[in-house]
Amino acid sequence: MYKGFTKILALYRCNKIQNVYPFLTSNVICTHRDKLGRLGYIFVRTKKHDRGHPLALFVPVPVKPNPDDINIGEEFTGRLKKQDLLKILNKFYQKPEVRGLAAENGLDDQLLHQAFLSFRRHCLEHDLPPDLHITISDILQGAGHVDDLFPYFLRHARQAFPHLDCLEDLKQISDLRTPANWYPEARSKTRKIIFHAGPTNSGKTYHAMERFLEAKSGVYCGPLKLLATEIYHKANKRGTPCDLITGEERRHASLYNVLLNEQVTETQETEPFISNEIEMTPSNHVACTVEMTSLNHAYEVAIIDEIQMIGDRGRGWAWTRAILGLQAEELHLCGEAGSIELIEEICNTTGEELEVRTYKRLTELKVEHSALGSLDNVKEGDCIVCFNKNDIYSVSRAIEQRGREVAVIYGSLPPGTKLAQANKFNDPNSACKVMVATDAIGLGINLSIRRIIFYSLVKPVVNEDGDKEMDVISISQALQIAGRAGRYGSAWETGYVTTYKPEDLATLKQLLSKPPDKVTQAGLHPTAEQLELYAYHLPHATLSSLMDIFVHLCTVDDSLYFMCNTEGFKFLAEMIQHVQLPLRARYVFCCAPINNKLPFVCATFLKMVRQYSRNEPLTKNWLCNCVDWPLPSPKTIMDLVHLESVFDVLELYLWLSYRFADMFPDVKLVRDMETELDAIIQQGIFQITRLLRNSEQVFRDQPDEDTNIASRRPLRGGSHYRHKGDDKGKLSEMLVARGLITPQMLKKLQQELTVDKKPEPKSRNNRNRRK
Ligand SMILES: Nc1ncnc2c1ncn2[C@@H]1O[C@H](COP(=O)(O)OP(=O)(O)OP(=O)(O)O)[C@@H](O)[C@H]1O
Ligand SMILES: [Mg+2]
Repeated sequence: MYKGFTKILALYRCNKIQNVYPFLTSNVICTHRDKLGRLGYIFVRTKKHDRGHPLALFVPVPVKPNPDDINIGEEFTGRLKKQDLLKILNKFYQKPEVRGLAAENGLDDQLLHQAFLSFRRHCLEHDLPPDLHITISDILQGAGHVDDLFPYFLRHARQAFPHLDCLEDLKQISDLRTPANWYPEARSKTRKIIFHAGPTNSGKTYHAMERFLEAKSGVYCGPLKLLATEIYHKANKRGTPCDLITGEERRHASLYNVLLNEQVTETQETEPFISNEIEMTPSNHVACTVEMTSLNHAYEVAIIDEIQMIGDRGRGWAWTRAILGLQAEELHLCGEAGSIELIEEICNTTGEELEVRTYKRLTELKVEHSALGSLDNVKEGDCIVCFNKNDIYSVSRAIEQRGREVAVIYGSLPPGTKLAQANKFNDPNSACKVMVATDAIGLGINLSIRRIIFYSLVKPVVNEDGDKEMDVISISQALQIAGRAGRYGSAWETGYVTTYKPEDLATLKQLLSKPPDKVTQAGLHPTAEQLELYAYHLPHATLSSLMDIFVHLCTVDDSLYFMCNTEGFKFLAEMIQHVQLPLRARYVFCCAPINNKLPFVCATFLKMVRQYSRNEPLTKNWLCNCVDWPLPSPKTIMDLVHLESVFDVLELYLWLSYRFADMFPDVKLVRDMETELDAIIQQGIFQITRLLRNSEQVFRDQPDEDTNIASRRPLRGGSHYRHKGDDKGKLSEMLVARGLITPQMLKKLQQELTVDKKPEPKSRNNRNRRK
């Protein structure tokens, strides 16, 4: 051993490459990585079964041989026989001391095994570094001990698993045990926290609102845009100027008042951005969606509505962030009593007291003794709740066939359309007395509904692994939706609830007879800063992998918190991984609220990211080109679905414009496009029956087509191309209808075919071919 060391020292002194002997420096191996730039991280996406073992996330990085190592060791100590080498390496691996030392250095059995295989392969396949060569020679000659291999092995292991150098740092960054400490401004205040607990329709939001309205400043945070819009209208009507902030929209109270003075209708009030001359002075009161809550402003009163959503697997983090971080003198939480205990415990961690005020339902809610059975039995004030769009379409069509006008609300409709439909239904003078809706109306919203009819009781839910499965709705969901019937102050003094199918009624009765599920944990989500620190330590990891590793290494106090589902984030991260972007921008893009089931939206999102990465501004012209603007009125349901996707794209543009203002310059113009499209969609919804009729006609023409309207791929460019009558054959029509080719592709194909048919002068053809 001593002999070997002197030789190495001699080499070191005679100025051979210092990196070959990193163990001679005080900073052992970690500098090695940077100077040679050899290390990279390769991470695979976790499979669900890997989640129990975080380190299964790490796969070894191939360690390249150092070109300077060639034959140097051999020159000093002679050639090593492979057999001897193998014997020594295997002996090394079998020593229990090695296992112990490895564990001390962060290598569990699984990593140790992988690292050893990599080390052995490296030793057998490449020229050994001189220091290792000499050490092995020493061991073979009895001048060294097999344990002496450990520093070399560890050096290799750290190259193969670079996280070993920074595991402690990573764990520290993702230590999420005390999220209350992330918000020092809020912690510097002692906030008065009031929990308004009670069943639906008991005046929880109303009482919190009263306090909000009389305060000098306030913020309302709600789960839905529609609900934030309701509060925005209520506050402004009551004379408290209030702005509206959702992910895509900043609507100022000054605009509301201007529009009010111009005596416009409430429907038109949803389009205030047409006027952009007015000076935008932020009001002291704001209504926003909870994700948009600003933690930088101090308010006298803050309301966090539907606080039980803190336990939502996807969005719960936004409620946690709001409750821990809002700078308010008074914090009003409204929601189900099932989350009181959790909130109490969270308040213990912030050292604040919780006052609980309980409320009783203001009107009676009766479960009917029989199911609806048939749509013939639909009455004035009924709202049929469906959990998928196909049911929405078929139910609304069937009701209109019975001569009743229907209002339709579902999640992907533009806000203006939703509001117009809600107003049409609420208006006592309107002929529309029946509503068909999804659970987009389920939380907090006040509509003039007499009876809720559950068309079905199963809905797709995201389970803990992030997979979607069909399940019976939760007690809380059943109570929330049923609670829309017989709202206090509406035309109906008593609310009723039933199911469409007789066989569902018993289940519904059971669901409604129980108290809402207890919420025991609050959601958390990594912040941009935390992921940035991760990226600093693991510079070659993809953002999706960083998120995976973060989720697996993080420490969460699971008596209070859980890590929210990150599948949506990772989906986008993987989609844009190949596009060059700074990490912060990449993170923001991955937070975009996108329905990843919509291929058109995803494809346009990717185009936006590419354009951004090229540093080319995303102008209105560019966007119009992407979405084939202008768009005609829908003729079929597929057209409508496509228009909704285009609306999502415009929303996405606006959402991004608030994060990357320089690159998305045409906010006002895109807003105008949105307003125009909202009106087109609104018209489509008003004529939904006609669209359904037309769609059925298309289906009849394509008998082998899937009859599920909503599951059909939305057609880019819409079906209007099919109605032009310029398509020659049925095959082309069918290909477009099935979304296999776009109308643009078809047009090009037709042009190409026409060109091919035309006999061209020989010389020109040749010229073309040369090109
Ligand atoms: N004391 C009151 N005076 C006048 N109107 C009231 C009063 N309390 C409640 N309301 C009205 O009753 C309706 C239901 O009240 P609110 O929305 O506050 O119920 P909630 O308990 O928050 O219901 P949910 O759980 O569904 O959100 C609202 O239209 C509200 O304005
Ligand atoms: Mg409420």
